[in-house]
Formats: sequence, C-alpha cells, structure tokens
Amino acid sequence: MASRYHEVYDGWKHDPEKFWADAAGAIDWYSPWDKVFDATAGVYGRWFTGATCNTCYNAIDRHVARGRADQIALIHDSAITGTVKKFTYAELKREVVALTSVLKNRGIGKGDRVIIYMPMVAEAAIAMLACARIGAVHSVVFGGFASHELATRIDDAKPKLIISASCGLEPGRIVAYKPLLDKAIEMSGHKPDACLILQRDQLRCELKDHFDIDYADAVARERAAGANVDCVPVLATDPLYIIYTSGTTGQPKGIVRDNGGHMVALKWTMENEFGVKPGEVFWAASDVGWVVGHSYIVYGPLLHGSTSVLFEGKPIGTPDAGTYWRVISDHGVVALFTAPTAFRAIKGQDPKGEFVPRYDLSKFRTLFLAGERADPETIKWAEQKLNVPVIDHWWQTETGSPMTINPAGLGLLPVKYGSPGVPMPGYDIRVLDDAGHEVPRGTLGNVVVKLPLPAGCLPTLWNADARFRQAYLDEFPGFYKTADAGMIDEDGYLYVMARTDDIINVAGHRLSTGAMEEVLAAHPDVAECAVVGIADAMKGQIPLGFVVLNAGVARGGDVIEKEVVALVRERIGPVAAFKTVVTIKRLPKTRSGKILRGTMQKIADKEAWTMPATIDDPAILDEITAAMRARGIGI
Ligand SMILES: CCC(=O)SCCNC(=O)CCNC(=O)[C@H](O)C(C)(C)COP(=O)(O)OP(=O)(O)OC[C@H]1O[C@@H](n2cnc3c(N)ncnc32)[C@H](O)[C@@H]1OP(=O)(O)O
Repeated sequence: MASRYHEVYDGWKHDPEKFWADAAGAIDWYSPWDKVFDATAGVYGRWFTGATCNTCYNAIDRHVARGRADQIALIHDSAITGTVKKFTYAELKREVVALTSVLKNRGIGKGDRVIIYMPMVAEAAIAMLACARIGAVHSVVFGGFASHELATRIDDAKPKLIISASCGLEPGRIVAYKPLLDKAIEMSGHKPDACLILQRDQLRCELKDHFDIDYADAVARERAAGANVDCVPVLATDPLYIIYTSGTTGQPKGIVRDNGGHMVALKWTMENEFGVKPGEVFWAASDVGWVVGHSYIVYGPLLHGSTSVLFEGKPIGTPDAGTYWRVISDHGVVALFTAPTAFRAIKGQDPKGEFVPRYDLSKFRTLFLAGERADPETIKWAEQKLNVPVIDHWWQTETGSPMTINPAGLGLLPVKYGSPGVPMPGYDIRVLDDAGHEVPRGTLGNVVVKLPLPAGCLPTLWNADARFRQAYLDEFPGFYKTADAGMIDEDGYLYVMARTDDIINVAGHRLSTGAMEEVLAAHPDVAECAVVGIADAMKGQIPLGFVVLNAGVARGGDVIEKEVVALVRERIGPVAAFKTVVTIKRLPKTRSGKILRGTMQKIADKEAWTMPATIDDPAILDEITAAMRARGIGI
C-alpha cells in the first residue's frame, strides 16, 4: 500500500490544532476543552486546557461498557515462574477498583503521589491504573535501581504511599525488594504514611506493624465488600505520572506526563505508527519502570482496546533463545517492541535462528526496535529470520511516544538502515549548529524539536520549571534540545549518531556517567575520577571508570577498584553494569581543568583521535593508554 505519511504529516503541519482536535475524538471526555492548545499556559503552552477526563476510564471502563468486557486486556507471562495469568477487561476493572478502594481508604486522592517499586507483575500495571482512577500521581521506579536511587525519588516525589513487592525474579537470583525499600525509606528525608506490599511466594518478607500492609489481604477485603470507586474527573492538564530519568547529575529529572494530551497521543500512535488494531495483541518487551512500559505495556494498548503482554523474563536463558517466539506464538502477538540488545543476545545464542521455525508466528506482522541505536546487522538478521518488517524508531522518556518512526499504520516507507525513520506529526525536527543555525541536509549537528512540543510530551519537570527551561529550552531558544546529535538526509530521514551530554545507553537503559562519577568520588580513597561510555558488542555501551587514588593510600588499587564497583552496584543498582575501573596516576585535562573524557573514550574504543590542542600534559594520555591496555581495553 502507498504510504499516507506525507499527506498526514503535511496535514498536521498545515493545521496542528485541527490535527490534535481530530485525534482527541478517539478519547472520551467528561467536558470539552476551552482551547486545543493554550500558548499562554505552562512553560511553553498546554494541550486541551479546561477539558476534564480520566485515563483509567478510557483505558478500562469504556471498553467494558462497549463490548470488550470479556476480551483479554492484560496477559502476565512469566518465563521465570512458568506461569501465565490473563485478565479480561472486566476482570482488570475489578482488580483496579478493589485497589483503588484500598488507596481511597488510606486517604489518597487527586494530586497525591504514590511510588510504585515493583517487579514485572500484573499488580504493577493495576497499581498504575488505580492511581489514575482517583487522579493520584504515580511514579514507577525501575526495580533494577537500588536504595539510593529510590530514596532520591522518594524525596522528590514525596509519596503518601509506596506500593512494592517482597521480591523480583532475575534469572538464577531472587532480588529481595523489601530490604531495598526499607533502606530507601530510612535514607530519605520524606517518609510515606505506609507501604502496600505484594507478597510473592518465591520470597515472602516481614511486614512492619502499623506501616506495611499486605496487598493481597487489603485488596481481598475490598473485593469481598463489593467496593466500587468511580473514576474521578481530572483536568487534561493534571499530572498522570512522574517518571524519573537520568540527568547530568545524581539528581534525576522528574518527567511529568499529563492526562489529556498523553491519551490522545498514545491512542493515535497505536494504529497509525504501530499498525495495531483494537482487539489485537501488542507486546512491549520492556519494563514498567521505563517509559516504554508506561506507554506501551500499560496505557497505549489499553487505551486502544488491544491486549497487552506484560512479560517477566529475558530474551535468553529463560529458558532459551526461543522464549520471544514462544510468547508471540502462545498469545498471538501481532507486533513486538523490544530493544536491539535483546536481539543481539538472541542472535548471539542462536545465530542461525533455529528456534524460530519451532513456533507459529503466523499472526506476527512487525518488529519495532528502540531504546538505543539499532545496528543494521541486527536489523537485517531479524528481518531475515522473522520475515517481517523490522522498524527502528527514536524517542525519549520526555516525549512518551516516537518522535521518528517508519509508520506501519500509515503504510511503510522504504527502510533506510541506520535511520530510525521520519518525523511524526507534532515533531518539526531540525538540526542546528552550536550557534543555533540550521545546518544543510546531511550535515551533523544538534537535533532539536521546534516548539511547541506536541500533545503527550512533558509539559515540565516535577516542581522544577526553571530546571526544565535550563535543561531543554534555553540553549536553542524556540526549540526543545533532545541532547542527541544527528543529521537529516535529503529524503527527510533522521540519523541519530551520539549524545551531546553525559548520558550513556547501556542495554537500552539510560544512565548518567555524571551520576556514576558522584558515586566513585564518594569512595574515601578516591581523589579524582571519570566515567566514560565505551562500545560493547552486546549492550551497545557500557561504563568504564577511571580513578586517581589519594596520596598515601596504602591499599592496592585492585582492592579499591572492587570496592568502587560494589559501591556503584549498591548506590545505583546492577542495571548500571558498572564492572571495570582502571586506577591511573593522573587524569588528562585541558589547561582550564576540563577532563578529556571524549579522548579517553576514543582510546578505549580504538577510534581515531587527535591530541587536544589545550591538553595540559600530553604524556598523561600515554599513561592512560598503557593502563587500559594492561587491562585488555583499547587493544
Ligand atoms: C524509547 C524510549 C526508551 O528508551 S525507554 C527504555 C527502553 N529500554 C528498555 O526497554 C530496556 C531494554 N533492555 C532490557 O530489557 C534488558 O537489558 C535485556 C535486553 C532484557 C537484558 O537484560 P539483562 O540480561 O538483565 O541485562 P541488563 O543489562 O538489563 O541488567 C544488568 C543487571 O541488572 C539486573 N537487573 C535488570 N533488571 C532488573 C530488575 N528489574 N530488578 C533487579 N535487577 C535487575 C540484571 O539481573 C543484571 O544483573 P547482573 O549484573 O547480571 O547481576
């Protein structure tokens, strides 16, 4: 079919407000908006001002009322426990209502924050929806983060309640969540009123009297009492959730998502970008703690009346490299979203794709890859083995849905390997030089989006308008800075090459090297440090640390390196994949004291580099090269 992309994109550009008002017709509102877009509201304007709505109503209740009550809404498939649990829309509503009643009885209402720190269990999605039902603002914290990261988020979001579980399940290892949670609460200045704990049989935990509440007991009581809590109308501009993402320091940024624009944007993407119809099965193989989990495990598919798969497992090892194909086959998945790392892992274990033909993939139509750069070899391997289009796309926690994609629902454009596609309606993407001038097509520069950002994007940071302006809007006035560098080709396809800040992407997890440096610097024997992201064949990038020890430290560098690695795991979490530290005598710096991290990364990655003209002492780079080579890096 010929692609309708250009017609649709040009239609949006010609009249953005008409485009979004039309898209908003797919959402149920309690009362209409005063303005589709109010340029005078908020930091850069707000969408659907004055309208009232409820996200949970649109995700569940209206489907129950309109013929989807018996359709499966959510499938929890745990490849680790070997269990599958399905919820129809009616059953999901019952579970959400019961939990909402628990929240309400605890005094939680519109605008109150609830932190959700959970593994990949159905109750994580239920908790999000229960918050949405009463207008409480949820903040899901990824389970791979440790206590310190959780504590930072508790202090920023100031939740009344935390919903958590006794444990998470990683291959070959049970992760006890409760000690991590207790420690985080101990560390944080803000204290929640209570914690609601889901006891999992694999590792039950002690509950503290008068503070911890057993999730199952509380929900069962409400269910037995026939609890019924209606959806609470909220303003379209009211916050639905806060999701924290790495900033350039250890203080993460609280990305705010509103209710109205978010629903409109996600609903539109499901059919037009992902080519999925109501009633079909969509699987985002990510984690509810990441934005993909919010948008495409929970809200997008449910707003659309589709069925969503919530998967607890890994692409390999649970039990083998055929797991993804098993899930697609068992549940009739039509489209899968995952990170390229997952496919590199599968390809590594099953290079010939021998697991693929063992499963019925006849319903499977499209594979979507994002979260990190998709290397053409991995895309081609997936295309060949699965015989479906493999669509790379690009977006950020801040945007909530794709900025560029090859839109399956509008008719695919020709695939260009290495490009995550073309801009979607709402996104006027430009490439600017450092002085803010637009560069010619094909020239590398700063990728920015012309303001206003579309419906569904962050309106601001939680309680931090000034930080929002400073982080995203000030550098290129009139534009949102993506902090990605790239170029646009003659046909309008974007190519994203690198970050312009200290964020690295480890297996699709967005992490700050600045935050890691803060941890290294906290070690008592470390005088100076640097962390850079280096290439990794499996995870895309991994962090590499360098430390200079304090004068007079008697203990061996190897002992301290182990302690530093353990400290990062303890403070940030295992997901940082911080495994290597090299002890060096001095850090290479410019004469003004700036650490030459870029040069260190190039040496580690065996990329061509030139001696920086402003380097203080060129001999230091020889010392560092030798230190890395002694550890097998950069050879
Ligand atoms: C487009 C907008 C966006 O970018 S949203 C973000 C998109 N990113 C993603 O969806 C993430 C994609 N990546 C993944 O799902 C995983 O990395 C996949 C590919 C499945 C591989 O997982 P895995 O083998 O565990 O490696 P990893 O690098 O993720 O984990 C490193 C260590 O952290 C641990 N970990 C991971 N998750 C958790 C968790 N929820 N709770 C506790 N621990 C966790 C892993 O077990 C691993 O630990 P260890 O170092 O091996 O001991």
